[in-house]
Amino acid sequence: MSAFVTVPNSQKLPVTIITGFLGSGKTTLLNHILKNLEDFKVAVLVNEFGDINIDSQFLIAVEEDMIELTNGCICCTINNNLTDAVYRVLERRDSRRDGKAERIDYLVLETTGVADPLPITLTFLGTELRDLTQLDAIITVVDAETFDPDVHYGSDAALNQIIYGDIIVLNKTDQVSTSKIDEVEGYIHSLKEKARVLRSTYSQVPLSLILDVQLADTSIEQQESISSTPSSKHLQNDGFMAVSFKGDRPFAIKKFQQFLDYQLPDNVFRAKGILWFAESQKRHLFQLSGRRFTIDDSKWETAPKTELVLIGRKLDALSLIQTLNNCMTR
Ligand SMILES: Nc1nc2c(ncn2[C@@H]2O[C@H](COP(=O)(O)OP(=O)(O)OP(=O)(O)O)[C@@H](O)[C@H]2O)c(=O)[nH]1
Repeated sequence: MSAFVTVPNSQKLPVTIITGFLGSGKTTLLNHILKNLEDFKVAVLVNEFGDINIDSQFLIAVEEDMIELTNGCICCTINNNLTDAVYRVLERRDSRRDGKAERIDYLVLETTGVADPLPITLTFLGTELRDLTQLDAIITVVDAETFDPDVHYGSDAALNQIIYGDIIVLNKTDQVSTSKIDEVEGYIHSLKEKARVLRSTYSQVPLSLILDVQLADTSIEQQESISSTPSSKHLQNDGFMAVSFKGDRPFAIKKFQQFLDYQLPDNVFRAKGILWFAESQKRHLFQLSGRRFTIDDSKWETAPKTELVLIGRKLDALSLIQTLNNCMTR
Protein backbone atom coordinates (compact mmCIF):
# COMPACT_ATOMS: atom_id res chain seq x y z
CA MET A 1 0.00 0.00 0.00
CA SER A 2 2.83 2.36 0.77
CA ALA A 3 3.79 2.08 -2.91
CA PHE A 4 1.22 4.81 -3.52
CA VAL A 5 2.29 8.41 -3.39
CA THR A 6 0.09 11.49 -3.20
CA VAL A 7 -1.28 12.28 -6.64
CA PRO A 8 -2.68 15.52 -8.04
CA ASN A 9 -6.45 16.00 -7.84
CA SER A 10 -6.93 15.32 -11.53
CA GLN A 11 -5.42 11.86 -11.14
CA LYS A 12 -7.41 10.93 -8.08
CA LEU A 13 -10.06 8.33 -8.73
CA PRO A 14 -13.51 9.96 -8.39
CA VAL A 15 -15.81 8.00 -6.07
CA THR A 16 -19.58 8.01 -5.77
CA ILE A 17 -21.25 6.19 -2.90
CA ILE A 18 -24.78 4.85 -3.44
CA THR A 19 -26.61 4.21 -0.22
CA GLY A 20 -30.26 3.81 0.77
CA PHE A 21 -32.53 1.56 2.75
CA LEU A 22 -33.30 -2.08 1.96
CA GLY A 23 -34.86 -2.53 -1.48
CA SER A 24 -35.02 1.20 -2.27
CA GLY A 25 -33.48 0.87 -5.76
CA LYS A 26 -29.68 1.06 -5.34
CA THR A 27 -28.85 -1.83 -7.69
CA THR A 28 -31.40 -0.42 -10.15
CA LEU A 29 -29.52 2.91 -10.03
CA LEU A 30 -26.19 1.13 -10.45
CA ASN A 31 -27.48 -0.68 -13.52
CA HIS A 32 -28.81 2.61 -14.90
CA ILE A 33 -25.35 4.15 -14.47
CA LEU A 34 -23.56 1.17 -16.03
CA LYS A 35 -25.93 1.08 -18.99
CA ASN A 36 -25.71 4.78 -19.75
CA LEU A 37 -22.18 5.83 -18.89
CA GLU A 38 -20.79 5.67 -22.38
CA ASP A 39 -17.07 6.18 -22.87
CA PHE A 40 -16.36 5.75 -19.18
CA LYS A 41 -14.83 2.74 -17.60
CA VAL A 42 -16.32 2.26 -14.16
CA ALA A 43 -15.19 0.08 -11.30
CA VAL A 44 -18.04 -1.01 -9.09
CA LEU A 45 -17.75 -2.14 -5.48
CA VAL A 46 -20.70 -4.07 -4.13
CA ASN A 47 -21.22 -4.93 -0.53
CA GLU A 48 -23.84 -7.64 -0.27
CA PHE A 49 -25.58 -8.39 2.99
CA GLY A 50 -25.95 -12.14 3.44
CA ASP A 51 -23.61 -14.78 2.16
CA ILE A 52 -25.26 -15.41 -1.19
CA ASN A 53 -24.27 -12.92 -3.83
CA ILE A 54 -27.57 -12.27 -5.59
CA ASP A 55 -26.82 -8.84 -7.07
CA SER A 56 -23.96 -10.22 -9.15
CA GLN A 57 -26.33 -12.36 -11.23
CA PHE A 58 -26.01 -9.78 -14.01
CA LEU A 59 -22.24 -10.20 -14.17
CA ILE A 60 -20.26 -12.41 -16.56
CA ALA A 61 -16.70 -13.53 -15.94
CA VAL A 62 -15.07 -13.95 -12.56
CA GLU A 63 -11.37 -13.47 -11.88
CA GLU A 64 -10.76 -14.04 -8.18
CA ASP A 65 -13.13 -11.58 -6.53
CA MET A 66 -12.86 -9.09 -9.40
CA ILE A 67 -15.53 -9.54 -12.03
CA GLU A 68 -15.67 -8.21 -15.58
CA LEU A 69 -19.11 -6.84 -16.41
CA THR A 70 -20.84 -7.27 -19.75
CA ASN A 71 -20.00 -3.66 -20.70
CA GLY A 72 -16.28 -3.96 -19.89
CA CYS A 73 -16.56 -2.29 -16.49
CA ILE A 74 -15.28 -4.20 -13.48
CA CYS A 75 -16.96 -5.20 -10.27
CA CYS A 76 -15.39 -6.19 -7.00
CA THR A 77 -17.02 -7.50 -3.84
CA ILE A 78 -16.11 -5.84 -0.57
CA ASN A 79 -16.07 -8.96 1.62
CA ASN A 80 -16.18 -6.88 4.79
CA ASN A 81 -13.00 -4.93 4.16
CA LEU A 82 -13.68 -1.80 2.19
CA THR A 83 -10.15 -0.39 2.26
CA ASP A 84 -8.69 -3.57 0.78
CA ALA A 85 -11.33 -3.61 -1.95
CA VAL A 86 -10.53 0.00 -2.93
CA TYR A 87 -6.81 -0.79 -3.03
CA ARG A 88 -7.51 -3.78 -5.26
CA VAL A 89 -9.15 -1.42 -7.74
CA LEU A 90 -6.38 1.17 -7.43
CA GLU A 91 -3.68 -1.46 -7.89
CA ARG A 92 -5.42 -2.75 -10.99
CA ARG A 93 -5.48 0.78 -12.36
CA ASP A 94 -1.83 1.18 -11.46
CA SER A 95 -0.63 -2.01 -13.10
CA ARG A 96 -2.06 -5.39 -13.95
CA ARG A 97 -0.33 -8.74 -13.86
CA ASP A 98 0.42 -8.45 -17.59
CA GLY A 99 2.20 -5.16 -16.87
CA LYS A 100 -0.33 -2.98 -18.70
CA ALA A 101 -2.06 -0.26 -16.73
CA GLU A 102 -5.81 -0.37 -17.05
CA ARG A 103 -8.07 2.60 -17.61
CA ILE A 104 -10.53 3.08 -14.78
CA ASP A 105 -12.27 6.44 -14.80
CA TYR A 106 -14.66 6.20 -11.93
CA LEU A 107 -15.48 4.17 -8.83
CA VAL A 108 -19.07 3.58 -7.73
CA LEU A 109 -19.69 1.89 -4.42
CA GLU A 110 -23.07 0.39 -3.55
CA THR A 111 -23.55 -0.15 0.18
CA THR A 112 -25.94 -2.65 1.71
CA GLY A 113 -29.35 -1.32 2.69
CA VAL A 114 -28.43 -1.54 6.36
CA ALA A 115 -25.08 0.22 6.18
CA ASP A 116 -24.39 3.51 7.91
CA PRO A 117 -22.68 5.63 5.24
CA LEU A 118 -20.64 7.57 7.79
CA PRO A 119 -17.88 5.02 8.49
CA ILE A 120 -17.71 4.34 4.76
CA THR A 121 -17.35 8.05 4.01
CA LEU A 122 -14.70 8.43 6.67
CA THR A 123 -12.78 5.58 5.08
CA PHE A 124 -12.39 7.79 2.00
CA LEU A 125 -11.90 11.09 3.82
CA GLY A 126 -10.05 10.07 6.95
CA THR A 127 -7.44 7.57 5.76
CA GLU A 128 -4.64 7.62 3.20
CA LEU A 129 -7.30 6.90 0.57
CA ARG A 130 -7.95 10.65 0.75
CA ASP A 131 -4.79 11.18 -1.29
CA LEU A 132 -5.73 8.66 -3.96
CA THR A 133 -9.46 9.12 -4.34
CA GLN A 134 -11.82 12.08 -4.67
CA LEU A 135 -15.18 11.54 -2.97
CA ASP A 136 -17.64 13.11 -5.42
CA ALA A 137 -21.01 12.60 -3.74
CA ILE A 138 -23.10 10.33 -1.58
CA ILE A 139 -26.34 9.43 -3.31
CA THR A 140 -29.12 8.17 -1.09
CA VAL A 141 -31.99 6.27 -2.68
CA VAL A 142 -35.24 6.54 -0.71
CA ASP A 143 -38.22 4.26 -1.40
CA ALA A 144 -41.27 6.55 -1.55
CA GLU A 145 -43.56 3.56 -1.10
CA THR A 146 -42.13 1.84 1.96
CA PHE A 147 -40.59 4.88 3.66
CA ASP A 148 -41.72 4.61 7.24
CA PRO A 149 -40.54 7.16 9.82
CA ASP A 150 -40.90 4.55 12.58
CA VAL A 151 -38.50 2.17 10.87
CA HIS A 152 -36.20 4.97 9.76
CA TYR A 153 -36.12 6.79 13.07
CA GLY A 154 -35.45 3.47 14.81
CA SER A 155 -32.36 2.91 12.70
CA ASP A 156 -29.27 5.08 12.94
CA ALA A 157 -28.10 3.71 9.61
CA ALA A 158 -31.33 4.68 7.83
CA LEU A 159 -31.28 8.17 9.38
CA ASN A 160 -27.63 8.72 8.54
CA GLN A 161 -28.26 7.61 4.96
CA ILE A 162 -30.55 10.63 4.59
CA ILE A 163 -28.55 13.04 6.73
CA TYR A 164 -25.27 12.36 4.91
CA GLY A 165 -26.78 12.07 1.43
CA ASP A 166 -25.57 14.86 -0.86
CA ILE A 167 -28.30 13.90 -3.32
CA ILE A 168 -31.52 12.10 -2.43
CA VAL A 169 -33.12 10.04 -5.18
CA LEU A 170 -36.76 9.73 -4.13
CA ASN A 171 -37.60 6.55 -6.00
CA LYS A 172 -40.65 4.37 -6.76
CA THR A 173 -42.83 7.40 -7.31
CA ASP A 174 -44.92 5.22 -9.66
CA GLN A 175 -46.21 3.30 -6.63
CA VAL A 176 -47.65 6.15 -4.58
CA SER A 177 -49.84 9.24 -4.80
CA THR A 178 -48.35 12.70 -5.22
CA SER A 179 -49.44 13.58 -1.70
CA LYS A 180 -47.46 10.63 -0.27
CA ILE A 181 -44.42 11.70 -2.31
CA ASP A 182 -44.79 15.25 -0.94
CA GLU A 183 -45.12 13.85 2.57
CA VAL A 184 -41.93 11.76 2.27
CA GLU A 185 -40.11 14.72 0.77
CA GLY A 186 -41.31 16.76 3.76
CA TYR A 187 -39.76 14.21 6.15
CA ILE A 188 -36.51 14.30 4.21
CA HIS A 189 -36.40 18.09 4.49
CA SER A 190 -37.20 17.88 8.20
CA LEU A 191 -34.06 15.76 8.61
CA LYS A 192 -31.95 17.74 6.20
CA GLU A 193 -33.21 21.17 5.41
CA LYS A 194 -31.31 21.77 2.19
CA ALA A 195 -31.56 18.25 0.79
CA ARG A 196 -31.35 18.04 -3.03
CA VAL A 197 -34.18 15.69 -3.91
CA LEU A 198 -34.61 14.09 -7.34
CA ARG A 199 -37.86 12.18 -7.86
CA SER A 200 -37.63 9.04 -9.94
CA THR A 201 -39.09 5.75 -11.07
CA TYR A 202 -36.69 2.85 -11.48
CA SER A 203 -33.92 5.24 -10.38
CA GLN A 204 -33.92 6.89 -13.82
CA VAL A 205 -32.20 10.18 -13.04
CA PRO A 206 -30.01 12.19 -15.42
CA LEU A 207 -26.43 11.06 -14.84
CA SER A 208 -25.14 14.60 -15.18
CA LEU A 209 -27.03 15.44 -11.97
CA ILE A 210 -25.48 12.66 -9.91
CA LEU A 211 -21.98 11.91 -11.24
CA ASP A 212 -18.96 14.18 -11.28
CA VAL A 213 -20.93 16.81 -9.37
CA GLN A 214 -18.38 17.46 -6.62
CA LEU A 215 -20.96 17.79 -3.88
CA ALA A 216 -19.32 15.72 -1.17
CA ASP A 217 -19.02 17.52 2.11
CA THR A 218 -15.37 16.92 2.91
CA SER A 219 -15.73 18.71 6.24
CA ILE A 220 -17.51 15.63 7.64
CA GLU A 221 -14.13 14.33 8.63
CA GLN A 222 -13.43 17.33 10.85
CA GLN A 223 -16.98 17.35 12.26
CA GLU A 224 -16.78 13.77 13.41
CA SER A 225 -14.87 13.21 16.61
CA ILE A 226 -12.15 10.62 16.90
CA SER A 227 -14.65 8.41 18.75
CA SER A 228 -16.28 7.57 15.43
CA THR A 229 -13.13 6.35 13.75
CA PRO A 230 -13.74 4.61 10.44
CA SER A 231 -14.71 1.02 11.05
CA SER A 232 -13.82 0.02 7.53
CA LYS A 233 -12.69 -3.40 8.65
CA HIS A 234 -16.11 -4.47 9.83
CA LEU A 235 -19.07 -2.77 8.24
CA GLN A 236 -21.87 -2.66 10.75
CA ASN A 237 -25.40 -3.85 10.23
CA ASP A 238 -27.47 -1.78 12.66
CA GLY A 239 -29.26 -4.77 14.18
CA PHE A 240 -30.34 -6.22 10.86
CA MET A 241 -29.55 -9.80 9.96
CA ALA A 242 -29.67 -11.91 6.84
CA VAL A 243 -30.86 -15.49 6.61
CA SER A 244 -29.66 -17.42 3.58
CA PHE A 245 -31.45 -20.44 2.18
CA LYS A 246 -30.19 -22.83 -0.48
CA GLY A 247 -32.40 -25.56 -1.89
CA ASP A 248 -31.29 -28.44 -4.07
CA ARG A 249 -34.89 -29.54 -4.65
CA PRO A 250 -37.53 -27.33 -6.25
CA PHE A 251 -40.25 -25.47 -4.40
CA ALA A 252 -43.87 -26.43 -4.96
CA ILE A 253 -45.43 -23.19 -6.24
CA LYS A 254 -48.51 -23.53 -4.02
CA LYS A 255 -46.47 -24.02 -0.88
CA PHE A 256 -44.22 -21.05 -1.64
CA GLN A 257 -47.31 -18.93 -2.33
CA GLN A 258 -48.68 -19.95 1.07
CA PHE A 259 -45.38 -19.04 2.66
CA LEU A 260 -45.62 -15.55 1.15
CA ASP A 261 -49.30 -15.13 2.03
CA TYR A 262 -49.40 -16.53 5.55
CA GLN A 263 -46.00 -17.46 6.94
CA LEU A 264 -43.70 -14.63 6.05
CA PRO A 265 -42.96 -12.77 9.32
CA ASP A 266 -43.54 -9.01 9.43
CA ASN A 267 -39.93 -8.43 10.49
CA VAL A 268 -38.65 -9.54 7.08
CA PHE A 269 -38.12 -6.20 5.26
CA ARG A 270 -36.42 -7.51 2.18
CA ALA A 271 -35.84 -10.78 0.31
CA LYS A 272 -34.23 -11.60 -3.00
CA GLY A 273 -33.07 -14.65 -4.77
CA ILE A 274 -33.28 -17.22 -7.52
CA LEU A 275 -36.20 -19.64 -7.30
CA TRP A 276 -36.61 -23.11 -8.76
CA PHE A 277 -40.19 -24.33 -9.04
CA ALA A 278 -41.17 -27.93 -9.76
CA GLU A 279 -43.91 -26.72 -12.10
CA SER A 280 -41.64 -24.53 -14.28
CA GLN A 281 -38.68 -24.96 -16.64
CA LYS A 282 -37.64 -21.35 -16.02
CA ARG A 283 -35.30 -19.63 -13.60
CA HIS A 284 -37.23 -17.13 -11.47
CA LEU A 285 -35.66 -13.98 -10.07
CA PHE A 286 -37.53 -13.10 -6.89
CA GLN A 287 -37.55 -9.65 -5.29
CA LEU A 288 -39.48 -8.65 -2.19
CA SER A 289 -39.36 -5.18 -0.74
CA GLY A 290 -41.80 -4.32 2.04
CA ARG A 291 -44.94 -6.30 1.24
CA ARG A 292 -44.55 -6.12 -2.54
CA PHE A 293 -42.83 -8.83 -4.52
CA THR A 294 -42.01 -9.49 -8.17
CA ILE A 295 -40.92 -12.66 -9.93
CA ASP A 296 -39.18 -12.36 -13.32
CA ASP A 297 -38.41 -15.30 -15.58
CA SER A 298 -35.21 -16.12 -17.40
CA LYS A 299 -33.42 -19.23 -18.69
CA TRP A 300 -31.23 -21.41 -16.49
CA GLU A 301 -27.57 -21.08 -17.46
CA THR A 302 -26.57 -23.42 -14.63
CA ALA A 303 -28.15 -26.46 -12.98
CA PRO A 304 -31.40 -25.36 -11.32
CA LYS A 305 -31.26 -24.50 -7.62
CA THR A 306 -32.90 -22.14 -5.18
CA GLU A 307 -30.88 -19.40 -3.48
CA LEU A 308 -32.70 -16.94 -1.30
CA VAL A 309 -31.66 -14.22 1.17
CA LEU A 310 -34.12 -12.77 3.69
CA ILE A 311 -33.20 -9.60 5.57
CA GLY A 312 -34.81 -8.16 8.67
CA ARG A 313 -34.50 -7.61 12.39
CA LYS A 314 -34.61 -10.34 15.04
CA LEU A 315 -35.32 -13.05 12.52
CA ASP A 316 -35.86 -16.59 13.75
CA ALA A 317 -33.44 -18.18 11.29
CA LEU A 318 -34.17 -21.78 12.22
CA SER A 319 -37.90 -21.43 11.87
CA LEU A 320 -37.58 -19.54 8.54
CA ILE A 321 -35.31 -22.20 7.10
CA GLN A 322 -37.61 -24.95 8.36
CA THR A 323 -40.62 -23.26 6.75
CA LEU A 324 -38.75 -22.88 3.45
CA ASN A 325 -37.61 -26.50 3.65
CA ASN A 326 -41.26 -27.45 3.90
CA CYS A 327 -41.96 -25.54 0.66
CA MET A 328 -39.73 -27.93 -1.30
CA THR A 329 -41.14 -30.96 -3.03
CA ARG A 330 -40.42 -34.28 -1.33
N1 LIG B 1 -42.36 -0.24 -9.05
C1 LIG B 1 -41.07 0.10 -8.93
N2 LIG B 1 -40.18 -0.85 -8.60
C2 LIG B 1 -38.87 -0.47 -8.49
C3 LIG B 1 -38.44 0.86 -8.71
N3 LIG B 1 -37.11 0.92 -8.54
C4 LIG B 1 -36.71 -0.34 -8.22
N4 LIG B 1 -37.77 -1.18 -8.20
C5 LIG B 1 -37.79 -2.62 -7.87
O1 LIG B 1 -37.57 -2.74 -6.46
C6 LIG B 1 -36.84 -3.94 -6.18
C7 LIG B 1 -35.59 -3.60 -5.37
O2 LIG B 1 -34.71 -2.83 -6.19
P1 LIG B 1 -33.13 -2.91 -6.02
O3 LIG B 1 -32.54 -1.95 -7.00
O4 LIG B 1 -32.67 -4.31 -6.05
O5 LIG B 1 -33.00 -2.36 -4.54
P2 LIG B 1 -31.69 -2.24 -3.63
O6 LIG B 1 -31.77 -0.95 -2.93
O7 LIG B 1 -30.48 -2.51 -4.44
O8 LIG B 1 -31.92 -3.45 -2.62
P3 LIG B 1 -30.91 -4.01 -1.49
O9 LIG B 1 -29.53 -3.78 -1.98
O10 LIG B 1 -31.26 -5.44 -1.38
O11 LIG B 1 -31.23 -3.27 -0.24
C8 LIG B 1 -36.54 -4.58 -7.54
O12 LIG B 1 -37.56 -5.54 -7.79
C9 LIG B 1 -36.66 -3.40 -8.52
O13 LIG B 1 -37.01 -3.80 -9.83
C10 LIG B 1 -39.45 1.85 -9.05
O14 LIG B 1 -39.17 3.05 -9.22
N5 LIG B 1 -40.73 1.41 -9.15
